Amino acid sequence: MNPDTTSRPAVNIAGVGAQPVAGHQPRAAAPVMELSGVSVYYGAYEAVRGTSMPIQEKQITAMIGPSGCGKSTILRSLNRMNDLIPGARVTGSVTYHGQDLYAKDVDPIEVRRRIGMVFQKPNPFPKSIYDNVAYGPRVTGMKVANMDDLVEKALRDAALWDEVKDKLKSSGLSLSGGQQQRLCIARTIAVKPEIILMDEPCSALDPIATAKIEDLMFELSNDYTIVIVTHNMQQAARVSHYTSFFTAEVDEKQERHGRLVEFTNTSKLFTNPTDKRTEDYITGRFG
Ligand SMILES: Nc1ncnc2c1ncn2[C@@H]1O[C@H](COP(=O)(O)OP(=O)(O)OP(=O)(O)O)[C@@H](O)[C@H]1O
Repeated sequence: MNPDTTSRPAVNIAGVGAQPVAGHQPRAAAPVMELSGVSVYYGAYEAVRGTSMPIQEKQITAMIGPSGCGKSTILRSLNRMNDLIPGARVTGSVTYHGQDLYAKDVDPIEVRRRIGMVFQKPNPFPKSIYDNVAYGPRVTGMKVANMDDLVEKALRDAALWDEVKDKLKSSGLSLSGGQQQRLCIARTIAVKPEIILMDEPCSALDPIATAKIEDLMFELSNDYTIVIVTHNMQQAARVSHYTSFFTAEVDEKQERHGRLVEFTNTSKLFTNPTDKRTEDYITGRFG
């Protein structure tokens, strides 16, 4: 176990509390993905404009900001999930290990295997716990020497094994919400992704289940790069190494466009933000 997991950082949103401490200290890392001038359109509507930021390897990057500022839209652009939305279009550049993720010869299915996603509402398949985890390796035709071992490892890595090892044939839907979300994380891990995207993974969970997922995220960041969208600033401050703050600007036609305001390490963003809009948001004066 990483010793850091036992000492979760204190959360002190700037202006609240005494000690200006937030976020995990970033480890030395290199960007595994880069967004440069990324805009995402739904039809003619430009939902988010001009987003540039790195995603650092084996670090947790949080995206925060008011509702509708485009956090989920940008998250989906990182593994081409927007391709599945009719009319959605991405401009600018998203690279993964220096390669254009949207190049013609890139297979979006392979992109989503390497860059997995966990959704807001736990969504296990109506199958057994075992089959939920084995599903991805089976359908992607992964060469698996021993499926039982792979299932056990994924469930262990998702901190669920001890709770389900005696009922692997039970339905995934019979688990609690928090267990279902960890099952979804196990399902994602099973296909051996490099990056895990999480879209408000705790918003349907109670505080105890949330704390378990937060601890798990930090543990997983030893092996995986994680990007999380969260409405919860305290959560971003607790779990992440880097944070990006988005806002929605209203143009002359009264249309709202999401914009990245500030990206920096979490400690700095929550204690010494550069932009006044970030400060107003994290101190509760806006949003
Ligand atoms: N499938 C879609 N079709 C059309 N417009 C969409 C679609 N998804 C999102 N939008 C619009 O894009 C903008 C950004 O939405 P998005 O869901 O990315 O924001 P968000 O910051 O994640 O919001 P929230 O915090 O409320 O989930 C919003 O104006 C939204 O209405």
